[in-house]
Amino acid sequence: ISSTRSLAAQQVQGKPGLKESQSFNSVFLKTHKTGSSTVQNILFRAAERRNLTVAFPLYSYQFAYPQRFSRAFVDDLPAGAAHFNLLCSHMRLDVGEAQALMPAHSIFLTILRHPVQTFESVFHYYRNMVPAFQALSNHSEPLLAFLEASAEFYDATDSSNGLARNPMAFDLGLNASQEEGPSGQWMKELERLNRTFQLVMIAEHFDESLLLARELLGLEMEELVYVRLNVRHKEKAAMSKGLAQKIQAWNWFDVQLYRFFHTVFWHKVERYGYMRMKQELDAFRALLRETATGCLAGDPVGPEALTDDLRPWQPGSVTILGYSLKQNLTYAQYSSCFRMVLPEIPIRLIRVARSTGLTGLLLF
Ligand SMILES: Nc1ncnc2c1ncn2[C@@H]1O[C@H](COP(=O)(O)OS(=O)(=O)O)[C@@H](OP(=O)(O)O)[C@H]1O
Repeated sequence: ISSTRSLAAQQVQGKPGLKESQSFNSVFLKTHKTGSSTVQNILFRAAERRNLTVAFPLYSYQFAYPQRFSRAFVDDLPAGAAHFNLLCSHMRLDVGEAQALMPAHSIFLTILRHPVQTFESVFHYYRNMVPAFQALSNHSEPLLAFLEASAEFYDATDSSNGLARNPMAFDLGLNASQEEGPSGQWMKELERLNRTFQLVMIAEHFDESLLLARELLGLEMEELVYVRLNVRHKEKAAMSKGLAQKIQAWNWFDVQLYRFFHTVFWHKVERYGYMRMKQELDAFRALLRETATGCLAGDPVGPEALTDDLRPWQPGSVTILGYSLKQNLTYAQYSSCFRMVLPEIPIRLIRVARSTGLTGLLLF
């Protein structure tokens, strides 16, 4: 921890720094199990580079989830800062509260992933935590068992079950526990969200999404480099069609949400220009390969092979992989590679940073 602290301090003192005009104000609604930690990590690094002020949760790493977001859940504005620039930790969205906290015209972003993959990931990650899933933790086919008898396990009135049905819609503040009603009802909600969010990224088109975000936030391509964070070790082969259908039927609102914003996304790509997108993708993917070769010791590995700083939090029900860095990196290389592989929840670092007054020097 102390080496991290001094690294951050040295970087702040020694880095070239970007002009004030290159700052941005943004709300990134961090949906669960959609690749959102990878996006958040990119935003944290961009914010640090520009010396921007991040709105951190008062306690823990999320904003009193699953309660609806409130300004009361945010830690104080640091002395000397005029306003927050970035809000990007897990929350259940309340648009009005987020707008009231952030400067006018802040850019709203979020990310959606295919509902089948999202729910599968949510289910296994939160199997021991979400009440609706807990009774199934020792079952041999827990996901199938849940979907076949959901009424037995799912209590819609318990907000701790928010992730147990339509988790993306829940995070976006929609009423996600209900049965599917007439399309007129939920279409209004989706259109309202479409007016709030300048960009809804799609995890299956992650690189294209980042290029669109780059334009909105005024980032440089070099700032988009990433490695996939929070990857789950998967033992089983592809899931059956039947199970995928059951997941979609249960998560009907997430299916509509994803379909709607998938279409919106491709309209945005069209407006951006297919040729331009293709050329930039080629350059970006070359940069990603170069970065991985330059930083990483190898493929993602289990927690036992990682140092404390770089070990992602383990939920117990599944193994979450992380990255070891190459040996013999220069100081500058280490500094940027370290930030790119740092997991979402190094709560220790937040606490140390706060207790030593170094919040402005540390990302987390
Ligand atoms: N770049 C990119 N593109 C597509 N998918 C990605 C990416 N980065 C991470 N992932 C996958 O997203 C899952 C983790 O999501 P989150 O980081 O949102 O999880 S969390 O809610 O913050 O715990 C986790 O999914 P599963 O492995 O299926 O569990 C990651 O593998």
